[in-house]
Amino acid sequence: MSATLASPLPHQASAPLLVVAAALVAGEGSEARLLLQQRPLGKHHGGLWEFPGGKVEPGETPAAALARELAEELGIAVDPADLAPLTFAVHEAAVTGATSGRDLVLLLYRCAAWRGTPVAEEGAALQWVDGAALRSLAIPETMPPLDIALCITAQNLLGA
Ligand SMILES: Nc1nc2c([nH]c(=O)n2[C@H]2C[C@H](O)[C@@H](COP(=O)(O)OP(=O)(O)OP(=O)(O)O)O2)c(=O)[nH]1
Repeated sequence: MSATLASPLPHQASAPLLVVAAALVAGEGSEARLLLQQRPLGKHHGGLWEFPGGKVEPGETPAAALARELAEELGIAVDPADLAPLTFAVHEAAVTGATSGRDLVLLLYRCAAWRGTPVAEEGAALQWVDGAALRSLAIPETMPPLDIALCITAQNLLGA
């Protein structure tokens, strides 16, 4: 006998958009810094500072997608095995009234090993931030909402 189950996601037909991002950490202790990238003007959240990354494409693992995005956006080579899951944030379209109507899950990985020097390959600006700078940027005027949520945990990678 079969039963008809109610959809667990009644407000949307498609699966959540999966986005991956990296907390690239250089240095240790009070010298530790995280890399932030400014989204190009004209894009969604243009001009705001985010953890570098992007969308997972069909057939990719999240870690492989992140390694690809870091190569494309920053010109660095990262072994997916060096990406350690750190935290995640969820944007529920039904709650926030997002225009896309699609939920979004943003996975943050810690990355402390890469080859090459990060350079903004797509014309975006970069900055290395310490804990105080990260705290001051983690506001809606300067950072997209999910990245702000990720900062709560990312902060732990930096000195006080
Ligand atoms: N990082 C981040 N991305 C967000 C948030 N909210 C939200 O809708 N997004 C969207 C913007 C983008 O569509 C997507 C991130 O993927 P991406 O960085 O590859 O986006 P993009 O605009 O460069 O896309 P594309 O040109 O490659 O198609 O997630 C948020 O709070 N933080």
